[in-house]
Amino acid sequence: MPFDEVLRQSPIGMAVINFDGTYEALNEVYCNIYGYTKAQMLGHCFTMVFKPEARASVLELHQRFLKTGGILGGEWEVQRADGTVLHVISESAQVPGIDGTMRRLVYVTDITTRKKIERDLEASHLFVHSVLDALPAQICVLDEKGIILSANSAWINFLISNGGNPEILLKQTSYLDLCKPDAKVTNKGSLEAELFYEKLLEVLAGDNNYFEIEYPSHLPDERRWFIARVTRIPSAEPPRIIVSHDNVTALKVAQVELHESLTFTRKLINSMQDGFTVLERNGRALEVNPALCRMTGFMDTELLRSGAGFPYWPQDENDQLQALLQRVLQGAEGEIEVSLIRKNGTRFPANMTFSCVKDENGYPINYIATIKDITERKRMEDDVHRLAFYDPLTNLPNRRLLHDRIEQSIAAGKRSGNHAALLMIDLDNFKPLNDNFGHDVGDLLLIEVASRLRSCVREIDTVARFGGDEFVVIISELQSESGNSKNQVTVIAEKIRNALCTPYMLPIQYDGKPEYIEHRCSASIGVALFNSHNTTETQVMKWADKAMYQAKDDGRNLIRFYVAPSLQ
Ligand SMILES: Nc1nc2c(ncn2[C@@H]2O[C@H](COP(=O)(O)OP(=O)(O)OP(=O)(O)O)[C@@H](O)[C@H]2O)c(=O)[nH]1
Repeated sequence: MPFDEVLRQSPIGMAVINFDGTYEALNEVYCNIYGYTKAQMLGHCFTMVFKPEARASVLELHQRFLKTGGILGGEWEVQRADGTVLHVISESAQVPGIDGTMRRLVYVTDITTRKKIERDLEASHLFVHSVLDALPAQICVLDEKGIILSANSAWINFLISNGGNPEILLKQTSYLDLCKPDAKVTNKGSLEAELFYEKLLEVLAGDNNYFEIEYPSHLPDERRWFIARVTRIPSAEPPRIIVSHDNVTALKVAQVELHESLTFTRKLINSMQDGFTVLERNGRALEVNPALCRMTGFMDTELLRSGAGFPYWPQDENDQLQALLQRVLQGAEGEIEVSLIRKNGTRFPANMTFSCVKDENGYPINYIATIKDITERKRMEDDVHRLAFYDPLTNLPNRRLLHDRIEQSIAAGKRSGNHAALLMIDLDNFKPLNDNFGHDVGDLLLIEVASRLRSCVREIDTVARFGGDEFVVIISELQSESGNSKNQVTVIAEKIRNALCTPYMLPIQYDGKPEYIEHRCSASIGVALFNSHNTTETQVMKWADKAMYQAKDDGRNLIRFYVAPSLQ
């Protein structure tokens, strides 16, 4: 085939260039690569497709090639007619011209697209590597045999910090050699190391695509934990295995600290004397302590049952509980004294304190309640109250409470306009009983007198022990008219006098044996009838006392009235 025809039909760009560099012949493909017409190229120097600064050197290469032979080819960065840059690959051969001098036949292929792909690929590799290098996890990529193909900076640094040599990356090193249970770089000899090795073999063999394992890797002066994750990328051809190690020491330490703190908190809660519970807003208890179970009689499983809420709270006071919880949700501290109900139905007084736990956004999520059994405190309060206001022998109100009751009676009279009466009652000849049979027997008589006095009056009336063998009775709500009220009191006073005259059977010990003595006694009763006008407590007491002494003076076992001057 004539040379011109070869040029014409060639699928690759071809040109013939003489010694001084001018194109002697070229084909269409060649012209198209550079974006010129044949006419624009023929007779011109081939350096026209190079950047100006490269032209002299490429001409020199061309001429040296024609003079001395050798190889002239490779990849070039050149310019199209429109100034755009393109990459070509060329090969050259010497061919003789008609005049016998040598020409250069050059074959050119446009590789711009391939170059771009190569560049993009390189950029993508670089990107992937820089991402991997930026990750704190230690990552390396293995082939199916376990050979380390690449590793990120964290992995290399870890290798170095554990005494390894990063050059192993260049030496087709098998990861299996590094992580053998007895290898230096791993947590040598540990159970986790053996497990890791076994599992890695499975992934390399394609029997498993993923596993992760947490393992300790302590240094002499530092405790460390890692998580190893091994992933086989099945879509990769040939398959690749990614091994990553994450230092999870901080997390682990936090977990350990959290666990210790929770254990401590639980111990604290469990050792509390007071009941303690944490509830969700829907009423489900999340925590209850043994003290709460002890005081309520419910088992923890019963209290923790979904929706159980506060089963020891009295049903009829549920509204109060709901209102309290509502206040607590709004940020108030809620404290309440309530009579709680044990599982067996019995009650006990408790002091409950409520507060609520909020999440990081300030939204209330849980209630916390502490429950204090205040039975003992209440009993002590009652005792203190009793000691302060009641006579310990007869359980009757003492002088202090009597004082209040007289005040109340005067106030009630002011409101109603009714009369009231104060009876001062002193036993006659009490002393001889004490003297003959002892104080204990005298006490028995006083107790019996108290009981008889109580049985003579209504609930609303007061019977008090004034001291020694002296008692006071306040009769309230008599009629407003003084004559009528005097009649009413007379009946009651008479009833009292009779009751106290009735013989007493007092148990005594005689020669170590229980016996009874019959004792007869009487009482002198002074009555002060009063209404609210110009009356004070002291006055009323004085009047009754006076009347009582009158009764004594008149011979005992008598009732005498003191009529207030305002009523005379
Ligand atoms: N057993 C006993 N005796 C008491 C108690 N408090 C006071 N007494 C005694 O009660 C007696 C009261 O004395 P008086 O009221 O003067 O004696 P009385 O024999 O009743 O004489 P008249 O009142 O004049 O009839 C005294 O002997 C006190 O020691 C007590 O709590 N228990």
